[in-house]
Amino acid sequence: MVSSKPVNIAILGAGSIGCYLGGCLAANSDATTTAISLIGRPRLQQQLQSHGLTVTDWQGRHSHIATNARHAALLQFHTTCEALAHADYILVTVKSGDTRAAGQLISRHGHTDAVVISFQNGVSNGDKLQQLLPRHTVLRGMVPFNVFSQGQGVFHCGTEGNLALQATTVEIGALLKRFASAALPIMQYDDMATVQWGKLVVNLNNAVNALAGMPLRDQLYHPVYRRIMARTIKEALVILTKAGIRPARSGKVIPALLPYVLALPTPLFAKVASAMLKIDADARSSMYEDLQLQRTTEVDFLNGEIVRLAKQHQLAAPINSTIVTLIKDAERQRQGSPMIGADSLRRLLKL
Ligand SMILES: NC(=O)C1=CN([C@@H]2O[C@H](COP(=O)(O)OP(=O)(O)OC[C@H]3O[C@@H](n4cnc5c(N)ncnc54)[C@H](OP(=O)(O)O)[C@@H]3O)[C@@H](O)[C@H]2O)C=CC1
Ligand SMILES: CC(C)(CO)C(=O)C(=O)O
Repeated sequence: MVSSKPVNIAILGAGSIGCYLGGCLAANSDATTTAISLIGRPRLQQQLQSHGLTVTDWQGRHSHIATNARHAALLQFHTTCEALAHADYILVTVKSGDTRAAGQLISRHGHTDAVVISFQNGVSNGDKLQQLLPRHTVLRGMVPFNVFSQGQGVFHCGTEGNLALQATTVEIGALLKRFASAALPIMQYDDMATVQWGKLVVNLNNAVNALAGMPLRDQLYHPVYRRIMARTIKEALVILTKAGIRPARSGKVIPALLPYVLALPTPLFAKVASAMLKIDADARSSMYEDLQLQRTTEVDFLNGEIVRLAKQHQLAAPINSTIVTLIKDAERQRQGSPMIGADSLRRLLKL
């Protein structure tokens, strides 16, 4: 990489996470050092052309990047993938169901020197990308925080946490520096798989939140939804233990303790939770957003992963399995969140 040339970062899948990361990087860089290509759909392109890109967070971050000709060298939005050819780093931020297509596009357009980073939920996307891209360095990443698209080009990060990335001997200093300058520090982990399993355990609640159809904080402070979340996670932890997988903490949330924390009475839970995780009043899970936008969710890659692992080990996962079925029903109905009340959901899950 020639140091006088701007570092070229392509973000494949410009949605909530992609636009947020791209916006934070662009707001803290300039065109002499950095070129960012957001690759996404015409719907988002139109939004950004009309309103620019605004990134905000729970700590008061508020940056606006105009997407006009003056900023074109720093940040561009593309609806096709030719820009991948110039990328030094390709951040993959599509939903898990689109990973195969994303890998094929990188294979067709991307340079093999480009370092590919999966910033996706689930535990299988990195492997899938590496299989499709045998000549590339593919690194597994993890995004701990929630980003919600608020419309008019505004992307809001509503919870805390540091990005995680598989440790590597490949030179990625230029990328780490830009993320650090954008107040998005990246922690590197030798055993990224256990970090991803830890995040998957937390993400088991995405489906509960999408079925409930309410902000994450309201759902967490509701004792019955919290009990449902605790039982869903507990079932998964038993299966992970039998499979020899120890989900790691990445930040203040310790996966193995979650069922106990969630089982606390609400006033005590509120105290522990506020020390553990800062969360905005209006943050919602990405799966809720998928149902609202009538898209296929990632349930197969989250709760479905637990069901698959249970089968492999001749175990049962009735709670996670029913959750998968309920989400698939909601996907088919295409009417957004089914907004299942806490007691009804408890009965449906036979809890
Ligand atoms: N949102 C969140 O708070 C968090 C999300 N994550 C994870 O990050 C990943 C991304 O999630 P999120 O940002 O919410 O997802 P989004 O759906 O908001 O963004 C992905 C975007 O990529 C587009 N896309 C898909 N394939 C292509 C392609 N081939 N070319 C161009 N654009 C494409 C999608 O379009 P289309 O509309 O057609 O699908 C969509 O607009 C997921 O794995 C998610 O689980 C992790 C932590 C938090
Ligand atoms: C909400 C959060 C941060 C954790 O469940 C998430 O990962 C998502 O919405 O996909």
